Amino acid sequence: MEIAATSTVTLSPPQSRQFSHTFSRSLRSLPSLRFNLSFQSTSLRVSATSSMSAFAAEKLSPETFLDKKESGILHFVKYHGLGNDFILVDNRDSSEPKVTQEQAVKLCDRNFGVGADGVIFAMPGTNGADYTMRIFNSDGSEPEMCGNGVRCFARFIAEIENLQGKHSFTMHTGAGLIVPQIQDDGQVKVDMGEPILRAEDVPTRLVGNRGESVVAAELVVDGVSWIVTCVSMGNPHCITFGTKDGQDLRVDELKLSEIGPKFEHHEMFPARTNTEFVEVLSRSHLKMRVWERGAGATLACGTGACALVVAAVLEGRTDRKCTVDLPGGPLEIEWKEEDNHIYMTGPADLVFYGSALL
Ligand SMILES: N[C@@H](CCC[C@H](N)C(=O)O)C(=O)O
Repeated sequence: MEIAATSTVTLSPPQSRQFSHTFSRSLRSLPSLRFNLSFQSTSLRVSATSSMSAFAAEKLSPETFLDKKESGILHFVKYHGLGNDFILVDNRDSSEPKVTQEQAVKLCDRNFGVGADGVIFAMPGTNGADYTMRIFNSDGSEPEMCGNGVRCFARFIAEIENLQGKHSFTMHTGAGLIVPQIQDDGQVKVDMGEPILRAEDVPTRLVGNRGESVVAAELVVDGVSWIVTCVSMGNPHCITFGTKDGQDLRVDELKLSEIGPKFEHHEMFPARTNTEFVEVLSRSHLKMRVWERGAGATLACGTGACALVVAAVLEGRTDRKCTVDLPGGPLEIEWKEEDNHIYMTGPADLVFYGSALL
């Protein structure tokens, strides 16, 4: 391993922890994935007196590392939306993702890779949209949609297209057309479209109990009867406020890593599912923890926050406009009666620029 670095980096917690974690990981030799990081992040207030590069290469000098450029180096930018973090790839010149699903798994690994909940590709627009977004989860599977990812995508486009101020564009996703708008304060407001409630389309094998929708229905998981509502935001969500015995959830007490996978792989969900465990704080304030399909426990899930407000309204628990507290911070969600669309507003932040030799 060879390191060429002369730099001064000033960070304040908690970003400093994340930075040093990522940087120290970058120094390790990796069997089939090596990366070089050059940091220039205003959101982290990194000040470098000279450029920094770390070569995590077994026998490569900086020159040979750079020679490898031709054989496949990936430049990326890491973003996060409330701690739900993604590797963003500029894929505007091709409709084929520059990273395979297997490579995405390695890149997302928090010990042997860059570390992320997913890899997102900014691709040429299709169906009349300005851009297309595709995403691979950290397990390599490809979901239809990602709410926090859309906000990160919008900020990434603004960065690489050098857009300033308020901007709106259209994105084609597996969930159809999505419209993010960057606000003057840097937050991103996203028209997430309409929720899908028909059981078969979510998809769930649970039988519709309110028309064709599954609302406050019983689902037995590991011998316990949970009350669930099923909503798709393009991707499937199972939302629960508690068990049949009437006990409301206290999400902080939940053993998420034990129960989460049992929902994800339940036979009632043929495409697996994301699951949101929700506590109602008031008619306009909810608190949730999420177990994501293909990514496990994450700090935030945008589509999940939208889906749980729909579930809360359908179950008569809240009004249509709510603040949702996620482990990584709050999102503002509104399910508008006029157009049946859901609007999500929240932050997206640049973490660092990096390069990976695939
Ligand atoms: N974190 C995302 C959802 C990402 C996709 C999800 N894991 C799935 O497989 O459906 C969000 O913010 O919506």
